[in-house]
Parts: sequence; structure tokens; C-alpha cells
Amino acid sequence: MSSYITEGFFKLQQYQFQIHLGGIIDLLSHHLYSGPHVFIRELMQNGVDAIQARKQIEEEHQGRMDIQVVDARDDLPPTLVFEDNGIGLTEEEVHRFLATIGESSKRNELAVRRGDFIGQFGIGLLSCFMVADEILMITRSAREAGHPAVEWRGKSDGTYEVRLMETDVSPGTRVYLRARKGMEAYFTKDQVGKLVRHFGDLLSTPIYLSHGDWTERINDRRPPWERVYVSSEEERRSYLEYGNDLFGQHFIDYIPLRSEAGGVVGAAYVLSQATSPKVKSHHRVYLKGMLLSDQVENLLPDWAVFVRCVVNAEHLRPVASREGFYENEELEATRTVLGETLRAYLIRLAERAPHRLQDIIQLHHMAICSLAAHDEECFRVFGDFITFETTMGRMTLGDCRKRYDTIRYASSVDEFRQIAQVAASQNLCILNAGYVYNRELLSMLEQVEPDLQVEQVDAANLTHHLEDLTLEEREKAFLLLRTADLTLQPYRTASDIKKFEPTTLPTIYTSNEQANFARQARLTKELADDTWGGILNAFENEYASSQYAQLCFNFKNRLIQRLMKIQDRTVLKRVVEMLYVQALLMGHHPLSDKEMALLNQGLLQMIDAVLGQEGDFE
Ligand SMILES: Nc1ncnc2c1ncn2[C@@H]1O[C@H](COP(=O)(O)OP(=O)(O)OP(=O)(O)O)[C@@H](O)[C@H]1O
Repeated sequence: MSSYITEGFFKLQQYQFQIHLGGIIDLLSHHLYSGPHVFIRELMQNGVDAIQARKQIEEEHQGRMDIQVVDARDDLPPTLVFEDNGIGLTEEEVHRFLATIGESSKRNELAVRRGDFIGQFGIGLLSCFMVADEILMITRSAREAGHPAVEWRGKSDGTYEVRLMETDVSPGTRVYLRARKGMEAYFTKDQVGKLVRHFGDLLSTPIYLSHGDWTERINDRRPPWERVYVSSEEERRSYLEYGNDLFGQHFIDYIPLRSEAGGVVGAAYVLSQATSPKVKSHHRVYLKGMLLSDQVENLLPDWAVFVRCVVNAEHLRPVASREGFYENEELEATRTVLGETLRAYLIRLAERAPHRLQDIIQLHHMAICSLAAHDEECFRVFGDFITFETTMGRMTLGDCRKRYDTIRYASSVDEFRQIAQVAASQNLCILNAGYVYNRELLSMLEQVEPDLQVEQVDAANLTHHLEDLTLEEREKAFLLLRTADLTLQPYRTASDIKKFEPTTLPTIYTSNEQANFARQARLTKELADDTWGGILNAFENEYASSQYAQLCFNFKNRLIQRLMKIQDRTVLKRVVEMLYVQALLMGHHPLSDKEMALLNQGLLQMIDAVLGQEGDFE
């Protein structure tokens, strides 16, 4: 019997997990953190947290961090020293917190509930191994007065040494890092200064950077929402200057942000350059004063494409990489509050400075329309402010809704052009929904306002709104209409006569979608080969019987009045043909070969007639 089996069971053996530090460092550097430079953030953050912990036992404690850059000399590589006067560690804590990966002193229940600390995962210090082979920490606890200072030396091979020190040092912690070969670029004064400023410019704990005899406080500028102002102009200037410096671009306006959810405070800046519907805004977000990322996307609702924010959050939860926030209820509540703040700003602007609002919408028109067309919330925010070309001039959708019970629209730009003149003179407001997103916006309008009538109008049903002739007047037009019907029959166009404004317009050519389709099929057939010609024939025949376009004469027009007096059918026919071609051109309809021939003949005959008259004078 095997020695592993005792009383019918396999003997249970217990083992300890082993950690391969090299593998963990590789994971951090290549898959979690965005680059080796984050070690500076992690060290600053540990200093700030340690100061915060010390303040919990000594309320009046004045925290301070010092970062020193020591250049390479003799055989020694450049070195960085990070010093804080925070809580420090005892020997027992050093073993527990520094030497155990994933262990953190900041994860006790009270600290988490109160959200005291930035760190929480117990891995940040390992990021130092991305740039150095060894971390040397000298620390002394402020909690236990008699406890000696401790020296801890952690190595990237996974071993560490601890030594109690005899020298007297004040409570706090000092971390020494020597650049690994190839990592010297992260240890220069300029690079360290840039990164410390980048990550820590909002920290309230003073941070000093020194290099040789030179020392400078890095974070002495407070953000605009923490300053006190004597006038609103001064406040405005301060906010805009700050945004300009931070993002290196000019902004039209700013919106102060504050949300209890997430403990967020900051500002949204209104972009002065057009945004693409596909590009989301990237926001600069700090967590307890430490920069989390300047690429955060999920802080605001998707529709807030016209702003870029800078905010500090006290209670949102960072992901382990510290470069974004967890999608949780608190973040959602924060997003709702910030969205409402932006919406309130837009509404205020609509009341007090509608032109400024129009400027914003105009600038970000495509992005706003694309979102409003598919997102009900966005439509509710912006819908009323979106402008449409209408037969009564440019108008916002809000104005259209206020003035008319029915919103009428033409579905293509050409259709709109055909009817614009006539509709305007009839005081009919028709929206041009021929541009991208316009139809979707109107569908969204119907969805959001089910009581509102939204109706598509085409040139054909527009003529129903035109004034009819009396019987007597119809008689006068009889010959013209009969000749026109016969003349235009080959072009599948019927004729009619109505009274309409403007009187300068002799005709309108109207057709609906099916008639247009049949017409398009005829035009294509002229260019297509036999196989396609056969298919298109079938289409054309199907539509031909029912779908006629219409040339509607204007009884009020002087030329038409004269035409009704002409009895010579040949002359009538020619003029009708010319009016037909002219109406097509006015409506931007491409001409078929036959119609082009009509135009040419007509022009030549007119030239001939004019020359003939001149000849008569000779
Ligand atoms: N400057 C310091 N002063 C006092 N304690 C420190 C200092 N730096 C590190 N520590 C201790 O070492 C522990 C581990 O630090 P580390 O940076 O790895 O993780 P963390 O800060 O707890 O969490 P995170 O991984 O989220 O940064 C800390 O929880 C803290 O107890």
C-alpha cells in the first residue's frame, strides 16, 4: 500500500503559494500601469496617505513632502529620495505591509468607509521595481514614541532585509531609489519635476523638489474653485486662465461643477473647436488631489461632447491601474448630477444668452445632432436648440414647436428647394430634413412628443394647399391644359393650374417619391445595357400607370395669362415644353436625353425667332 494513503484517504499536504516577483513586476509594468513613470505617483501617494494617517492622531500636524534628485557621480547612478513626515512604520508593520504583496494598512473598515486614503490595493510600491533593482526605505513610526527607526531593503529578486537603526531620526519615511541601467531618464530634475507637477499639482500637502542647492515648491497654485474672488469678472478670468494653461487651448466658457455624490468639485470648459461625433471628450480627473488620469471618459453623460472637464473627486473608486474609475452606483449618481449641472447651464444660457448657446450648438452641430438623433436624453437637452432650414428662414426646433401644431418637413434637399418658394409665399413652414441626421431627429421628436403631429410633405401634396380656380377661370385655361397634357404625356407628366404666390413663378414641377423613382429608372435605362434595360423597364411599367409627375401652371403669372390667350397649338406646345424643362432645372432634376433635346431645340428656335424679328427691322 502506498505510504500516501492512511485509513483509506490520501494524506492531506498543505503548501504555501509562492510569488514570482519578476512575473508580478512584468504584469504591473506591461499590463496594469501605463508606463514606468507611475512609480513617482505611487511614491507621492504613499507620502500623502502617511501624512493623512498622522493627522488622525495629531490633528494639527503640518504635512510636507520633499523630493530630492541626486545626479550620478563616480560609479553611482542617479538617485531619487522621497521623504514625508507622515505616520511611518514600526518593525512589525514593515514585515506586514512592505513585505507582503497585496497587504495594505489602508484597507481597514473605518478607513475604507471614511475614504481616508488614496491607496488601497497594497501593490503600488512594487512599481518602483520598474525603474530600480532595490528600494531602500528608512522609516520611523509616529505612533510609538520609543520605537527605533527601521531600515528596509527590498530587492527585485523577492528578498528583503530589515535592520533596526540606532541613529535618531524624526518620525516619517524616506525612500531611496537608484536608477537601474536604462532608466536614468526618469531620474533627471526636469523629468521628475514634470511628473511631480503632473500628478501632484492639486495636492494640498506642500511638495518641494530639490536638486543640489536649488529647492522649489511644486504645487503652490490652487485651482480656481478653491480661490476667493472679489468680483465675478475676476472669477471668470481665473477659471478661463486655469483651463487655458491646463489644456493648452482656448475655451468659450466654463461651468463650475459640484456634486455631493462622488465628492466632486471642478469645472467643465466649453470647447471652442468643433468636435467629431465619434470622439469622446477626455477629462482630467484627480482623486483626493492626486491626478488619476487626463483621459477619463466615463465621468459625464455621452452627450456632453462640448465640454472638457477638470475635477477632483473624494469618494470615487479608482481601478487598480489608478487610471480610471470603477463603473459603480456612486459614479453613475455623480454622472447624473454633473449632467444635470450642464443641462441647467444650457437652459440658463437659452434664457440669458441664447446667441452664446446657438454658437455652442453650431460649433458642435454634427456631434450634438448625431447623439440627439439616437439618444432620447440628449434630444431632451438639445432638441429645442437645434436649428433647421425652413421655408420661413432658419428656426430652432423649439420655436417650430411653439408656433405650429404640426411640424411639416421635406425629406430631401431637392424636394425642399422645389417647394420652398411656394410654401413660403403661402406662409407654410416646412423644414428641410434633407441633411444628415435631420430625419432621425424628427423621428426622435415624434417619440418624445407623441401629441405633436409630424408630417412629411412632398411637392405633390403641397399643391393641395394652393388655391383652386373658379369654373370660369378653368374654361380660360382649357386649351393650355389640354395641349400641356398631350405634350407632356411622353414625359409621364400631367398638368394642372392653380393660383399661388409668388406671381413671378410661372410653374412648379411636383413629383412624389414613386414618380421620382420611375423617372430615375427612365434616366438610368437610357444609359444601361440590355439586361439592365429590361429590368428597369419592368420597374418603370409598374410605376408608370399610377405615378405621374405634375406641372402646375400659375394662373396669377403674367406669362401664363398671355399663354391662355394663344390659340395656335404648335406655339402652345413649344412654350409648354420650354416651361417644362425650365421647371425641371429649377428643381435640380437631371435632364434625360429627350429633355435635353427639347431644351436645345427650344433655345435655337427662340434665337431664330429673335433674329427673325431683327431681320424684319432691317
Ligand atoms: N511613505 C510611507 N509611509 C508609511 N507607510 C508606507 C509608506 N509607503 C508605503 N507604506 C506602507 O506600505 C503599504 C504598501 O504600500 P503600497 O504602495 O504597495 O500599497 P498601498 O498604498 O497600500 O495601495 P495601492 O497599491 O493602492 O497604492 C502601505 O499600505 C503602507 O502601510
